[in-house]
Amino acid sequence: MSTSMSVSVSAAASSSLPPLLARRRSPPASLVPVRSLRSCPRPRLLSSARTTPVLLPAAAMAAPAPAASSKRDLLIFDAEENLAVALAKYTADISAKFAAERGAVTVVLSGGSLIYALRKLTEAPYLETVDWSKWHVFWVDERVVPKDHEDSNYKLALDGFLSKVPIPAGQVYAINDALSAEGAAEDYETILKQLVKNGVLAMSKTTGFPRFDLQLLGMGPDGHIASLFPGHPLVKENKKWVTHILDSPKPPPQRITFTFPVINSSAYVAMVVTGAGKAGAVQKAISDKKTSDLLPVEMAILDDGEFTWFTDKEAVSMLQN
Ligand SMILES: O=C(O)[C@H](O)[C@@H](O)[C@H](O)[C@H](O)COP(=O)(O)O
Repeated sequence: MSTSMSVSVSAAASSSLPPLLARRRSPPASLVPVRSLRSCPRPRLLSSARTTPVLLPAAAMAAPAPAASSKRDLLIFDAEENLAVALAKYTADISAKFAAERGAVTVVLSGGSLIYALRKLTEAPYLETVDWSKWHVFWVDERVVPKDHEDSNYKLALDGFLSKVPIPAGQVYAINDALSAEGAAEDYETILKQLVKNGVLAMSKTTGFPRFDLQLLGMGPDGHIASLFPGHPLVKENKKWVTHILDSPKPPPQRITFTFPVINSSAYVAMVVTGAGKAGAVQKAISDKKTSDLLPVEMAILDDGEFTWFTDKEAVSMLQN
């Protein structure tokens, strides 16, 4: 059992590309995790070098239920541009790992600002170097609207990302927009089960839920992730893989969403959060003082995976130290 969190503060894009995939075995000198969460309940700045990523042992992620072997990292970027560069490399590295290991890469997208943050993947070198033919793309949540509607997360991703990279169309899993919210959720879960059967989608050996290779997620200012909102009963759903909501506090009201067991069975989750409007939720999520009113983002605790915050200075402006 181990849960650790490291913090990397990065000023320049060139120094903001921690080789996350290699870190477990051979951490680079500038990114050596200092100590585990349990042995160091308070964050402490070890170095203030401006252009070299530095690590702080973090109080963050005093997880309510520590996972079997999960890791958490907090990356803080001076500028959103640097975040986008690092996010592209992180995604490309994970893509290469699973393309080699499994022959398929299952990638989950949210809506919102995440899609803009992925823009560097559509440029050199990644446009050429990523094996896009291995990608299978899913949505952690989708609004129940026609696919060409301005509110559609599919349309957002298509316009800003998917239309610019050569992923086979049959490997992009949009919802069936002819169905009701309930029907679309059931249909999406059926598709996932079929992909498990044919080996595209992995299953977690421990949770009994599908194990996506990478979930690229955003968080709302209220701490919601996917369409799992604070105080909503759906946050407790622990049987379904995909469920529906008819009363989303964020419009539009009808959506489908992955459930927490699916999110938490992932191998890698990137939580991409920028801007001062989210500083309160980030502060609560990363605080070691846990209260019973957990935000949805605080319930994202991977069973056996790596959870990485990609943030900017504004988003962490309420953190102490
Ligand atoms: O369909 C949705 O509403 C999104 O998937 C949603 O969960 C989003 O990811 C967050 O609200 C963050 O959005 P922003 O990054 O735009 O704030």
